[in-house]
Amino acid sequence: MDTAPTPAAPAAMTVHDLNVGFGNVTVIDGLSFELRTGEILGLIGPSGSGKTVTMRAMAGLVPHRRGEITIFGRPFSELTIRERELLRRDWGVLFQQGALFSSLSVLENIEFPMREHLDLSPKLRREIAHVKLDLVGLPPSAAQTFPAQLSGGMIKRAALARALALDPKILFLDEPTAGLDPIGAGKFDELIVTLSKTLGLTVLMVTHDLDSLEAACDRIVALADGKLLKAGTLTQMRAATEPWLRDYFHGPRAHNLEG
Ligand SMILES: Nc1ncnc2c1ncn2[C@@H]1O[C@H](COP(=O)(O)OP(=O)(O)OP(=O)(O)O)[C@@H](O)[C@H]1O
Repeated sequence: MDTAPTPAAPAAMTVHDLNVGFGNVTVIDGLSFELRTGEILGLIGPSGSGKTVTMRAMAGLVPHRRGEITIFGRPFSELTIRERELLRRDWGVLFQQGALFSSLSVLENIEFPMREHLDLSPKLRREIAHVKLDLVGLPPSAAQTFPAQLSGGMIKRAALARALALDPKILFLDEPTAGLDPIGAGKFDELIVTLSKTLGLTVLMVTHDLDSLEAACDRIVALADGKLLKAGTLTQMRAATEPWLRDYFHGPRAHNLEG
């Protein structure tokens, strides 16, 4: 989209000198960037460069060894356990395969975070879940179906409805259009943009999808080997001279963006 919010948009989250590893393997090392309030930020990079790990660290799902992550100006490290629990309601995560519970209906899946975090009557919980179902463009008839009965696109929407269950301020999306046909992917991008605008959501989207970058993302952060390669608008990234970015944005699969 290349209509980045003004540079003055305050950071919803910042990542500073981040280091994440598993055992004796370091995946992220010295990574810094910011996620600005209200923007849709695309996180790109080669396979294995650490995009998902970065997203999971920002969502508090994997610990970091060094560096600092802040949310709305507050460092994670200074939060009490209770504050961290409360803050977890401020973000929703859409995992790569949707990660819906297969034994629960779509409606029960959407209700699940509310059960965990909120003290609501079953009736109210169900009503809110129906609203979320509608919000992501699923018909009421989808409520009582089970994940195995849904198409890939419907699973993504149901998982998105669950990610929105607690009215988060920040949405983490891990390859949201992977596995969707181009029309379904385009519609999903549109949905993300609409939701971001209407609900004032800040979005971090891990993606390999060039069309999503153009259709949905205000800015892009590129990783390489667990470090920041470059951050900027689509125009800036397309003009970049780093070999991986040149191949990515001007290779044979980039025809839709050329011209
Ligand atoms: N829980 C874990 N334990 C050990 N290694 C892990 C773990 N999670 C991720 N890794 C490793 O971290 C590296 C980065 O993985 P990550 O999934 O973040 O890459 P990615 O950039 O998202 O890749 P892709 O585009 O293929 O999804 C990989 O080498 C992966 O094997």
